[in-house]
Amino acid sequence: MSHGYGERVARTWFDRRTHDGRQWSLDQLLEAKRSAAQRLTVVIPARNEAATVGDVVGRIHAAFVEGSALVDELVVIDGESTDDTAAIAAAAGATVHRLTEIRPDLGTRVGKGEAMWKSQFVTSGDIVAFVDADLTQWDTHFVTGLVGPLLTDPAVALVKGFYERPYRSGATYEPQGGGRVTELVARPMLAIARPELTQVVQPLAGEWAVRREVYETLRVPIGYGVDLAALIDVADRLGIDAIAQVDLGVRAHSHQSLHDLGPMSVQLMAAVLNRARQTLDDHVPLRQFRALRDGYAPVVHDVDVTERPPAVEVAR
Ligand SMILES: O=c1ccn([C@@H]2O[C@H](COP(=O)(O)OP(=O)(O)O[C@H]3O[C@H](CO)[C@@H](O)[C@H](O)[C@H]3O)[C@@H](O)[C@H]2O)c(=O)[nH]1
Ligand SMILES: O=C(O)[C@H](O)COP(=O)(O)O
Repeated sequence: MSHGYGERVARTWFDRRTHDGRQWSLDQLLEAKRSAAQRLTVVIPARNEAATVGDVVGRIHAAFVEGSALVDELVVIDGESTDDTAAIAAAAGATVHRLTEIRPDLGTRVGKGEAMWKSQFVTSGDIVAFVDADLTQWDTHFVTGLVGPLLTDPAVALVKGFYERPYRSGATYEPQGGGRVTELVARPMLAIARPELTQVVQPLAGEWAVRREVYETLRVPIGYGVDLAALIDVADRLGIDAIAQVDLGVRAHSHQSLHDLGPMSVQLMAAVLNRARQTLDDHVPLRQFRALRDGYAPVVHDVDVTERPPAVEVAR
């Protein structure tokens, strides 16, 4: 696919499949859920998130398990935490499964993707929404926003959340500085290999939802490549029109150190390269987004990735 074609496809997709995550009321979704006879599962992968998992589980439980019938299963997959994550999540209302106890016959690998893959063996909802456990700034409309397109449009198979991402370092606060791996790895990789997906505003968002019947047919990387892999695989399998994205406002989470983001980056690049099937163009349009008061401004850099031939092959 040439980049010009990918760009056009991406632009058309953005206009058609980008939604405001608050556009669906709870009543609307409950009605859509009833008439489509869909059951909803929320899965929260968590490893050592004692500080935040109680808030994430507790608020989703209060709004959609206790307060309404939107969520049928609220599950935390505890990835071998050494803190009180499991007990806190259970007290807040989640059904907690320890990763090692799910289908032990399949062996256990450590990673976020492993938790999400194994969650399929202990849940049964027709729609599965994933939410990270380390959120510090978020709200329960994350859940309604993610399931909105799936409950109201049968053509949609996967929904990605997007948001502004503040970055906090001690007392210093950077309104839009978060998402270092997104900016330095995910976006460039997509720009090179998958231009049709470059209008996905937050390709690494941990908040996304998918139809079980689709997800269960996909390969799942055991680590952080899980989110990007699902995006690419659904686009390949069903076309990008089966993907929607919803604006969820602002999201903040706990930050990993730069060093910890190295392995994450490797997992992401591996997920893309494992799915690569094209030769590179000389120029790669890299799209970035600046948040404005009333939307987002894309900024496109034309990155030169031309390669020189070996010097011995150059005529002297
Ligand atoms: O072995 C692990 C590692 C992480 N997690 C959980 O997965 C979620 C996200 O992990 P985190 O380490 O906080 O990742 P981030 O630094 O937040 O990474 C961002 O970028 C990743 C790469 O795409 C995405 O997978 C994440 O969802 C996204 O938030 C959290 O609830 C973790 O507790 C596990 O369950 N098991
Ligand atoms: O999504 C990302 O890019 C990584 O998780 C890093 O995010 P951060 O820069 O907000 O810590």
